[in-house]
Amino acid sequence: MQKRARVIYNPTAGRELMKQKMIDILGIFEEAGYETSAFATTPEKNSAKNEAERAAKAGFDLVVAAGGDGTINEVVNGIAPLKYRPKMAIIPAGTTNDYARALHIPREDPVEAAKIVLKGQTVRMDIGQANENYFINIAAGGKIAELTYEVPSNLKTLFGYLAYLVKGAELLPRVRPVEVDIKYDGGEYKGKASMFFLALTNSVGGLEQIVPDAELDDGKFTMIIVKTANLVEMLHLLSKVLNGGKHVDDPRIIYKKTRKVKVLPINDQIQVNLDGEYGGDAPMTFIDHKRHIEMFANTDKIPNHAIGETQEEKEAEAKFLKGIDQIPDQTE
Ligand SMILES: Nc1ncnc2c1ncn2[C@@H]1O[C@H](COP(=O)(O)OP(=O)(O)OP(=O)(O)O)[C@@H](O)[C@H]1O
Repeated sequence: MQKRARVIYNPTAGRELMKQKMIDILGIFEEAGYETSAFATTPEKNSAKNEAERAAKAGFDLVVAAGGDGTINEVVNGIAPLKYRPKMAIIPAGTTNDYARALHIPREDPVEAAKIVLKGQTVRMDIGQANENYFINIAAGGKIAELTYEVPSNLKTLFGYLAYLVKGAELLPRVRPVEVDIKYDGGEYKGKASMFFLALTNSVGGLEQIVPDAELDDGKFTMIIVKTANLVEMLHLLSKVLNGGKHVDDPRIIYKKTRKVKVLPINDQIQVNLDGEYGGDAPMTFIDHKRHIEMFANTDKIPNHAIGETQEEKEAEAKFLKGIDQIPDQTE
């Protein structure tokens, strides 16, 4: 039977570039052997998510998320809870596109990004779950993470991630730590933290040095808890990051690989940001779903990626998920 692809695109993304190039993009998926149709998202929340879920349930072989981080995150949320999950491809538009960077997908031209499918290379990548929501790049909490909401979007478009850093430095004096209890595999941290984050890829805020050893498919988050909120110490930590990832052993942070994390607020409200958007408040349970979605990527540039899963790995995964509490039911 002919394979089918559904391209879910935000017609306003990338100054309407995505819309203008849609005919060429559809042609590329046809060339790759897919009978291809397109769905333009609407301004309503969950428009991309609902369509991705519908396409997966209708048995599409490939769902393509074409837009900014918000659109891509919604498509992941439409597919991730399902038992049958189509393959995914990403055509980035917008400003940060951290996961496009991690997958080595061209970020300037949507037609070039679509061409990744012609190579036929995929990676089975981990997906994070945070209570009932999913993310594919990063979950972050704490006052510093909250600052990213204050970056005006026109500034984001012009300067990309640099805007985050500039705005971050400007607002840093306002940062105070929150009291938190973070339980992770083999440990617990109870105390003050200015921020924590869980990364699935090594592309965080446009810097590869922050979590230099994060892998797309190892079944683990790379977790960082920043204990200090002192401005001078923070800048010192940042200089260690920029100096080749030397922050990893610094006593002012906790740097761990972990599969499951529980974040409990002690006195403060803690907002959690998922892939750059507000994703709810703690208490929150995070789970890494190992190799959960098969994603088109330029795997020539991704060392040691998983090509398939052995039966043994599948069984181990099923056993792990069975043993976890607080996971919403997987629907058909
Ligand atoms: N047809 C449409 N008309 C107007 N707005 C839309 C439409 N479709 C989606 N949107 C809005 O676009 C937003 C999602 O944008 P998306 O993440 O694709 O791009 P972006 O905001 O430019 O990217 P980034 O977040 O990376 O800067 C949502 O707020 C959604 O409501």
